[in-house]
Amino acid sequence: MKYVSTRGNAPKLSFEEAMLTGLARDGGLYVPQRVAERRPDEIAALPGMSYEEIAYWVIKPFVGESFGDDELREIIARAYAGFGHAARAPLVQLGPNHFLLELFHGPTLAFKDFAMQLIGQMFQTALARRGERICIVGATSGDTGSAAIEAFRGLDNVDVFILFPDGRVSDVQRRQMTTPTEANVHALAIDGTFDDAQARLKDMFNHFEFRDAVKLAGVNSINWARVLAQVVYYFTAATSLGAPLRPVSFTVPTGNFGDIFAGYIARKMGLPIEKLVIATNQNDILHRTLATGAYTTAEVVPSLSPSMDIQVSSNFERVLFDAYGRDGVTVADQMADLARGGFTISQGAIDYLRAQFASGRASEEETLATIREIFETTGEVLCPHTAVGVKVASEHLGTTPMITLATAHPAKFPDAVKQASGQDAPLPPRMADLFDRPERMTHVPNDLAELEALIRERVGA
Ligand SMILES: Cc1ncc(COP(=O)(O)O)c(C=O)c1O
Ligand SMILES: N[C@@H](CCOP(=O)(O)O)C(=O)O
Repeated sequence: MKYVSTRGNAPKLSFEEAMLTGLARDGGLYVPQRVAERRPDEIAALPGMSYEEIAYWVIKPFVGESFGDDELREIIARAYAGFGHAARAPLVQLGPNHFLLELFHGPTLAFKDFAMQLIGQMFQTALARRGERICIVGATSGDTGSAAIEAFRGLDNVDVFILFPDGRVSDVQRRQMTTPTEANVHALAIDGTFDDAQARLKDMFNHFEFRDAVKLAGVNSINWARVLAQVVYYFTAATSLGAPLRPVSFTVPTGNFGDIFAGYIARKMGLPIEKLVIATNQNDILHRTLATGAYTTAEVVPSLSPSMDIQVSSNFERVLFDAYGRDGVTVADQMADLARGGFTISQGAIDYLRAQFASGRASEEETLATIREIFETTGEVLCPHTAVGVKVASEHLGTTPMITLATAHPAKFPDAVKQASGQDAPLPPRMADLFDRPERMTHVPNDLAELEALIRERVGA
């Protein structure tokens, strides 16, 4: 299995090479040359298997020779051993034909743990074999950062630098990043928005002298391995509700487009997904793009669901690559236009995207009203991102079971939960002293040269 860049001008890589490389050297994102399709009878055999067995079944065809069979099984077992629910990703019923897929039982209480715990194990195995040391730099709007720190803290062959937008993540999210004491963890509060942090990260990847000097690696969904790990729970959820005999639909609270892109891959592999619904908050660029055919960035407006406060949605490039018939030159042109404020999608490409995705948005008032209503009618306490999903899903309910991804634990956003429902959202006992732990972070301007200088100094490169 080889991986190709969405901009068509970078070397083809193996799974392990693509995982360790992060952003392609032409600025594009790696995708599999071909998606491994599975037959309905193979999918029909999944119910009753453990999460780990299904993970192996989904992931193995994509890794090729990068990990041996037993090695991959051990990696998967270690990745999910620390999750707080035996099912790893349990389904709960919210209403007639509407289900929540709880993705917040991992160590940092957000869906990011599913992928980050797995790639943490994959990186360790690959780096130990190669005898290499790397420098991970990540950009976060709140959840990727803490999940990455949790997966890589204390390792001797990895430094992990996380850029988060100063003042634009919740207090719990910030403390999850700033309270770990390990010397290899570096929390950097950057001026600006998540888009600025992600742009500087991509600038670092595109600055080859720096990239090679520090041995830069990425664990954002830039990294295909992150997306792949997220494909698994689409299979576990759908098959436990009757797939492949009965199709299902998914609604996905969306920002950087990684999670919903994993659903798109699951469908390409053969999972019968009727609707894949993009749910956005007031930063609704993806919803507007599907409606108008123009991807035009606007100012990021802080919301109750801060992890989705994104305008430049990185993985949209991956689906655009398919929408343009895998024409990397056109994708590269459109991405150059994006840097100038936006681009118009061709008629053929937008038709493709509209056939693949539906979309909707939830305002701030609707997010609060959904948290309140769901608490009052079911007793479930939703995080604000999940509430965006539930609100948008409610506009797409039909005879097909709808599964909304519950992407974070409400305890990460206690203020929004309290405001909406009057309820407290306590942290689990293992994190109960989070607000007593000392914080450690460095404030940095939104400036590439300063960021690179700081990272070089800390890693001695
Ligand atoms: C809680 C939560 N929900 C939803 C999202 C959006 O996911 P994605 O960026 O994969 O679209 C994020 C950020 O990734 C998140 O942290
Ligand atoms: N919402 C994310 C943004 C980064 O997304 P990623 O999936 O590309 O890592 C976050 O919480 O940081």
